[in-house]
Order: sequence, then structure tokens, then C-alpha cells
Amino acid sequence: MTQDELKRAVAQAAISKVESAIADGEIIGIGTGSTANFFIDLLADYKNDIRGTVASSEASAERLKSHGIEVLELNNAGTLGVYVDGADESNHHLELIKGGGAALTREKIAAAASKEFICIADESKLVDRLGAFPLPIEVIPMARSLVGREVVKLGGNPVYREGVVTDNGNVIIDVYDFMIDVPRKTEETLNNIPGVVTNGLFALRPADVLLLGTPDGVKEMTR
Ligand SMILES: O=C[C@H](O)[C@H](O)[C@H](O)COP(=O)(O)O
Repeated sequence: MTQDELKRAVAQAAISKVESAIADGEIIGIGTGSTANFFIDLLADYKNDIRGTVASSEASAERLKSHGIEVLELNNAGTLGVYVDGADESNHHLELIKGGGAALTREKIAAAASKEFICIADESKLVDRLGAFPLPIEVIPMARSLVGREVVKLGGNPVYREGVVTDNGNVIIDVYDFMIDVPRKTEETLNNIPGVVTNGLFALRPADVLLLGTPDGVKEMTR
């Protein structure tokens, strides 16, 4: 199977998981990225049944609207029934690295606002230890150099993601060669640097369910 076929399979499995939330009139949180895009496209079949969605990026909001799916502001949506999103890496505790597509901050907000977070990914994303994927940090532009220096003190190798501006008007620093032994601690430490909006570790609020696309079918992991 190709990677896209694996992504589509997990997106289909996620649709089965959210059917009851849709039927109950829950608002569905929608992630960002190529795997989330498969989920959005499959969700189009339910556009007349969904009370509303909240998108974690402008790109996902546009894609949802192009299918005729209702998109709400989070401030008007209350608690989300379920949030479905991809990841760049997941460990076996369902702690994640996200933000390869620069949408990490709105994704973290949507995950925090949700009763359940279902992560969808192909099997290449499952790792024993987080950090081979460079860790994204969203940074207020004027703090870029300061945050970079602080990251070096912590042992990371910060690289400015040139030409990328987030939906919130900020910049992204990707941290290479980082030892992430205790993801919750690293998430807190980085978020305490002035100028950091948030970092791409989802360890304080990990996924509740991981649907993993493998050639042998979709595997489900829970915490
Ligand atoms: O900012 C982007 C998001 O965190 C994505 O969920 C993540 O990068 C995974 O994207 P994809 O499904 O394209 O691998």
C-alpha cells in the first residue's frame, strides 16, 4: 500500500469513530495536513448531518467550506465532541510532535477544547522516542533570536523556517538534534521562554486514541 492509501484508510476509520458524535449533534474539531485532508474529504458525505466543525487552520477551514461543511469560530462552539488530526510523530504513550505544517498553536487549542482527541497517522509516524522529527516552535517575530539562543542553551539546534508565517502572524523555529526524554517537561520548559507562543509537543494533552495505518489494516492504540 502507498502512504496515501494508509492515510486514507485511517481517515476512513476515524469517520466510523465520529459517526455517533455527528448523530449526537456534537461539534467536530478538524486538524490540518495531508492526513486530515483525507478525513475532511470523507466527511463531505455527512455535510447535511453535521451541526458544525471548528478548523485548526485557514487551509482546513477553506477545504471544509469547499465541501459545503459548516465551519464555526471556536469561541461560538463551546466544547468540541471530538478532535481529529494527524501528527508528525507519536510515541507509545500517544505523546506527539505536531506542527510540520505550521498549524501547531490552533491545533493545540482545538485539542484542548475537545472531549476526545483522535490522532490519525500512517505507521511511519510511530516512534520509540520523540525527536527525530525537528520540533516546531511558534514564536512572536521579535523574539526569534532570543528563543534561538535559549534553545541552544537547552541543547537543541534551532533553524528558522524561512518564508513561513503562521495563521497567527508568527514565525516557526524548528529544533533539530534535541533530546526529548521527558516530553511533558520539555513542552513546559520551551513554553516558558518569553516569545514562545507554543511548541509542537502534545504531551500535556496527548491523543486519547491513535489510529495507525499499516499494510495489515488500521491498528488502534489508546492511553
Ligand atoms: O501543522 C501541521 C500538523 O501538525 C499536521 O497534523 C502534521 O504536520 C501531520 O501532517 P501530515 O498528515 O501531512 O503528515
